[in-house]
Amino acid sequence: MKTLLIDAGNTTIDFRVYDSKDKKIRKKYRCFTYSNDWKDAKWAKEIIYDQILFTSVVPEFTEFIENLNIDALDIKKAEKLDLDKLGVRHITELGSDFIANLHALKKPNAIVISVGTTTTIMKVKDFKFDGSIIAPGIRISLKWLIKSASLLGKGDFKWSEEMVGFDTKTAISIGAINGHFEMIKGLVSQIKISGEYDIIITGGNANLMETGIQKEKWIWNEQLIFDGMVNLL
Ligand SMILES: Nc1ncnc2c1ncn2[C@@H]1O[C@H](COP(=O)(O)OP(=O)(O)O)[C@@H](O)[C@H]1O
Ligand SMILES: CC(C)(COP(=O)(O)O)[C@@H](O)C(=O)NCCC(=O)O
Repeated sequence: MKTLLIDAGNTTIDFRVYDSKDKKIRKKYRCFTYSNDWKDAKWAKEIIYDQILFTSVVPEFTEFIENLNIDALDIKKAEKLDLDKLGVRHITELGSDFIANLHALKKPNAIVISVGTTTTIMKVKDFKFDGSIIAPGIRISLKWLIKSASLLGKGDFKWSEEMVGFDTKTAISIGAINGHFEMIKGLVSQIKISGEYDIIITGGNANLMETGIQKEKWIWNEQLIFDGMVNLL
């Protein structure tokens, strides 16, 4: 049985395929949410899938897929979804991405960090939602920094091993990338977790902070949201 899994986020829409035979999730196609690429709905016309499951935090995408009148299930309407078990009072309280990520967890206590358009930190206790933090994402911060200061230009900003920069590009790299990582670390330590907590990081911008993630020994799961979706099938 093949399932088309779709994760519609504010920056990208990511299509993957889950095959129940070998239980693997394979990458298929990813496009920018602001592009019109997904609107041709080519993916919806492929008949090789037995079902389509999606998670969306983009109302335009949700509306679009609903109007296609195809058999595509929103995880918010999945039969297996048990809000009491997740500690959520109402489905509107939490984004679909949080709900899918909650279903991906193997251990009861975790901090789930998602670095996409926004940077979200979710605390999970006994498999239940135990609060979250939402901050502007790395790319948003960088974009507005560059837009707001006339002399700053676009660049290939990346993780830096320097403490301070002696050129503008390095200085911005430290501020935007290393600084973002330090912000996450600070917020995680502010949560004051006691006992055993897995710290899991996911999202399209995690690769920018790979060095820090490895230093902290956080678990990096690039397909966390899809793992959660599969558990809702
Ligand atoms: N194939 C890809 N296409 C576009 N962006 C990608 C791709 N792979 C990684 N990215 C990165 O992912 C970031 C967006 O992260 P993502 O987790 O998709 O955010 P969201 O869930 O908010 O849409 C982009 O800024 C880009 O740097
Ligand atoms: C916090 C988010 C913007 C994160 O989205 P992302 O950065 O992954 O695109 C998303 O989970 C969201 O829109 N939450 C609010 C859901 C709601 O209030 O209905």
